[in-house]
Amino acid sequence: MARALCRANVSRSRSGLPSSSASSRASSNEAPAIVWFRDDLRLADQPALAQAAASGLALICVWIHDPHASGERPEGGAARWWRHESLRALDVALTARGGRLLLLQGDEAATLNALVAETGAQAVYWNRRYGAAQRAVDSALKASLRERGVDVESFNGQLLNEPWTVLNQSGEPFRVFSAYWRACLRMGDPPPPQGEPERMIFQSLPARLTQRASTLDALGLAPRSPDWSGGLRAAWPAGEEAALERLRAFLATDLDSYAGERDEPGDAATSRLSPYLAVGAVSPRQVWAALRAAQHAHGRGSARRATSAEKFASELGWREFCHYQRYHYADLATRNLRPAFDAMPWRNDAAGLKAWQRGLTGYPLVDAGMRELWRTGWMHNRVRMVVASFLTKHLLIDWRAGESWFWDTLVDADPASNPANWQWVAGSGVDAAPYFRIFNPVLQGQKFDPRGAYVRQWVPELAGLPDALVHQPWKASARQLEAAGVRLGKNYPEPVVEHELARQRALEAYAQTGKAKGFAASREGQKQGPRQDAKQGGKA
Ligand SMILES: Cc1cc2nc3c(=O)[nH]c(=O)nc-3n(C[C@H](O)[C@H](O)[C@H](O)COP(=O)(O)OP(=O)(O)OC[C@H]3O[C@@H](n4cnc5c(N)ncnc54)[C@H](O)[C@@H]3O)c2cc1C
Repeated sequence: MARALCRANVSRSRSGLPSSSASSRASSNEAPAIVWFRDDLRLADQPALAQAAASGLALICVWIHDPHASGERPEGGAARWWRHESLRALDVALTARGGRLLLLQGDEAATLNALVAETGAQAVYWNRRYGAAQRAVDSALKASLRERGVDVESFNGQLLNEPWTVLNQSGEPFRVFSAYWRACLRMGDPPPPQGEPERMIFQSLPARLTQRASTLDALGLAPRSPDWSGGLRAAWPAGEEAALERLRAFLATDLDSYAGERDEPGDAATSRLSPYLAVGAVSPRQVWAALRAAQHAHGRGSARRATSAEKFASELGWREFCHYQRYHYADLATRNLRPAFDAMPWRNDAAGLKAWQRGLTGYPLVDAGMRELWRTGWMHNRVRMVVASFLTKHLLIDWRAGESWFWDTLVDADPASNPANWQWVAGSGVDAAPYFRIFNPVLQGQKFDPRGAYVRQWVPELAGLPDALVHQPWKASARQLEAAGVRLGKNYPEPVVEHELARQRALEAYAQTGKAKGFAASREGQKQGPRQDAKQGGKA
């Protein structure tokens, strides 16, 4: 029996951190269970892993690199680097417990089927994913494996509430966040997170399989020549322990001030958990439970803490709402959810796009954000809104061009949150900001970065300007510019567009959409219909 080879019980704390370590590798005649890791690169609160461990079978933990990504968009450069680092951290964690992460390459379905055949696995477990093409792959796999007598189970490891469980009274998906979130809150707290399995037995892999397995480097996820990942590496330690440490630190030091300071990019007032949530190094249930525990740590907690906790919870709600949209509107990343925007006369402005991407628009807050993104793979939420507004309104460039750039450069690039937020800013999404609300990048800077700390950090050529001018260097006198070492048009650009003219142009463009209002389900949504998904349970 495989279990007989296992060392003494390993006890794990409820937090998911190991309280002692043990290894167990089994060479067994008993058919093993495969845990297919996807966007759940952790050991605690990992329902598929928990189920496999509870079965008592020896485990094979696998990650499959499918260059065609199951018909989904391949990950962007920064996200691929983050995936590389996160896989490495997961492998280290598994190795410390006597296992390993088996890395395979190829078409997901064919590779998993071959692995089942080769190892004689009797069970396969995974956590669900919500992209249309991914669901199709998972459904087909589930059906074919079950036909072969393999036990296949899928679980919710990525969301607080799965998309088909939250519908309005007519059984349709919500289109307004506030109503959606109220409905979620009415459903009560999500189930508490599970700890790491107390006992895991790992299957010894046959030599032919280990020889065929890929190395992490061979997957080609990390950049090589040139290796541009230095800034990302400095900003983001990977893995489950780093994620839990960040969560603890945020709740211990920043929660109380979150509601008041979360919009200020110069303060590290937000959790910076988004990259960890994106690859599942931490689960939303873990974040939720830790938030509630921190909120009530001192009796009922202060009113300030309670306000901040609700605000933070609702941000997790926005993450849920983005995944909800992706599930119900499969072409969220490519199609305006408001068809009126199909008539928007977007400008084809390659020079403007390039200036925006490089952080050379001449608007300091925009440039600071775009440079932070390039250097660290992350940008503060307030600044994401400002730069997205600038691209779609000041430059009148299609939101999809900005979404693609973010997709390639964000460490937390998320197939739901990225397009949903771009559509929100552009005005083309469900429950979107009205198009005519056009951020003034100078006023935004003055309001949320009043001392210019953020701009000075990322646009050092403006660091010497006084606070009052750091967001609008063109208003400085020749003497002030000289004193600060700023040469406009030479070492820092003049604004690429003038704010008021750009604003007028954007409003006129919007008027050309014929003011068609309304919202249409995506083509995919019309074909499948969210109701039908809901009836089918939507699970794969
Ligand atoms: C144009 C644009 C593109 C974006 N692209 C992404 C993306 O690809 N991936 C991504 O995770 N977030 C994206 N966001 C949302 C948001 O900017 C980030 O989630 C947030 O800045 C992450 O920082 P944090 O973890 O410190 O957030 P916190 O303020 O600490 O919030 C906690 C968590 O809530 C979630 N969250 C917060 N705000 C949002 C939001 N508006 N939408 C969805 N989830 C949210 C995130 O998971 C975040 O980690 C985008 C926002 C905009 C305006």
